[in-house]
Amino acid sequence: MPRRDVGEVLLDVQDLSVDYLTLNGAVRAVSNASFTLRRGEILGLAGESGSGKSTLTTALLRLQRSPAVTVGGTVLYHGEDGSVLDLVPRTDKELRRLRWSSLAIVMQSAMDALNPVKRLGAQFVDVLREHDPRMTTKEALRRAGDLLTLSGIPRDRLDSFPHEMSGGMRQRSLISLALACDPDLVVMDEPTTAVDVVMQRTIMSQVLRLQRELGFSIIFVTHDLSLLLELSDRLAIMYAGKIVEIGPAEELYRRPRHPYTKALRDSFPPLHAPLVEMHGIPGSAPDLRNLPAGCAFADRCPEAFDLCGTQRPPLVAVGDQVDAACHLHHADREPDAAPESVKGRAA
Ligand SMILES: Nc1ncnc2c1ncn2[C@@H]1O[C@H](COP(=O)(O)OP(=O)(O)OP(=O)(O)O)[C@@H](O)[C@H]1O
Repeated sequence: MPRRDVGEVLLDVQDLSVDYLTLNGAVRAVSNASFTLRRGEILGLAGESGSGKSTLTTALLRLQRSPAVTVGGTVLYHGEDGSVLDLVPRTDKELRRLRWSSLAIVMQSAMDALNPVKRLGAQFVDVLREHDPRMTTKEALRRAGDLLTLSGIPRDRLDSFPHEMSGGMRQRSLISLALACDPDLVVMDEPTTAVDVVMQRTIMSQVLRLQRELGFSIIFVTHDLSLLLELSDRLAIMYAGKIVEIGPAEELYRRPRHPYTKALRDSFPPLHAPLVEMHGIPGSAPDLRNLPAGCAFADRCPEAFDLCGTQRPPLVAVGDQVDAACHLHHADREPDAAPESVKGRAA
C-alpha cells in the first residue's frame, strides 16, 4: 500500500457545484464538493456510475463541456512559487498555459485519444514544444524516449503509429504523454477500463513507479474500491453528486463510517484475499432531479433511521482525518432517534 511523504497543499477545492443545464431544468451533478490535495498525494475517487466522479474531475481542470456549468465554489491551485490561483474564473487562454505543464488528464477513452495519423514521437514533440517553444525537436524526442522507457515502453516506439501498438502500450504511452511537461497534478479517470486485468496491474504499478520518480499528485477515478485501496493515500467516496466520506484509504476500507462506503467496499473482491461471495448494493441511486429531502442514500441504507429521511447530513469530521456525511456519526444526534442496531455507535 502506498504511503508517500506528501508536501504542501496543491489544490484546495471548496464548495464546488456543477450543473448540467438540460431542457428539463438544471441537474446538480456535483454538489458542494470540498477537499484538499497535497503535492505528491494520490487521492482516489470512488462511487457508482453516475455519482459525479467525471463531472467533478473535469470541472476541477475546467475541461467540462456544455451543458455542464460550474455554478459555485473555488478551485485554488497553489503554485510552487507560492502563488494561489482560483481556476474557476480563469479564461481559456489562461488555462491553456496551465494545462499539460501544471494540470494533465488521462480520460476514460484514453486509448482513442492519441492522434491515429501521427507517429508517437511527433505527438510528444507537439505537446512539449507548444509549452516550451525553445525546446528543439531532438531534445523533445529525448525527453519523450526517457518517459516511454520509464513506462516500460522501448524508446524505438517513438517511430510507431498508435495502430501499430497494443491497447496496453497505447494506454501507457498516453500516460507518458500526460507527464511530458512535468505536471503537478494528473487526473486519471478510469484509465485502465479498456484493458484486461493483467495489463491493468502492469499499468498501475508503472504509474506508481512514475509517481515516485516524478512526484506529481494524482486524482484517480474508478468505481473499483479495491484497486483504489492499492493505490491511494486518501479516498473520497461520492454518492448522488456529493462526497459522502473522505479520509486515509486504509482507514476508510478497514473502518468505513458511511454505510455507503461499507456497501461499496463489500461489493468488490479484495485484491489480496481469498475470494468470498460478493454482494451488490441493493436498490439504485436516486434521480438527481428529484433528490429526497434527507440523506440521498437513506432508502438503500440498512442503518437508516427517522432523521435520515428528513435531514441531509453535512460532511463533518468523524475521526482522525476522516469526514463523513452520515447522521450515525453526528455528535449532536439524538441517541434515541437511532434504531436499536445502531445505538451506541455514534461518535
Ligand atoms: N450531458 C448530460 N446532461 C445531463 N445530465 C448529465 C449529463 N452528463 C452527466 N449527467 C448527469 O450527471 C451525473 C454524473 O455523471 P458523471 O459522468 O459525472 O458520473 P460518474 O460517477 O463519472 O459515472 P461513470 O462512473 O459512469 O463515469 C449523472 O448521473 C447524470 O445524471
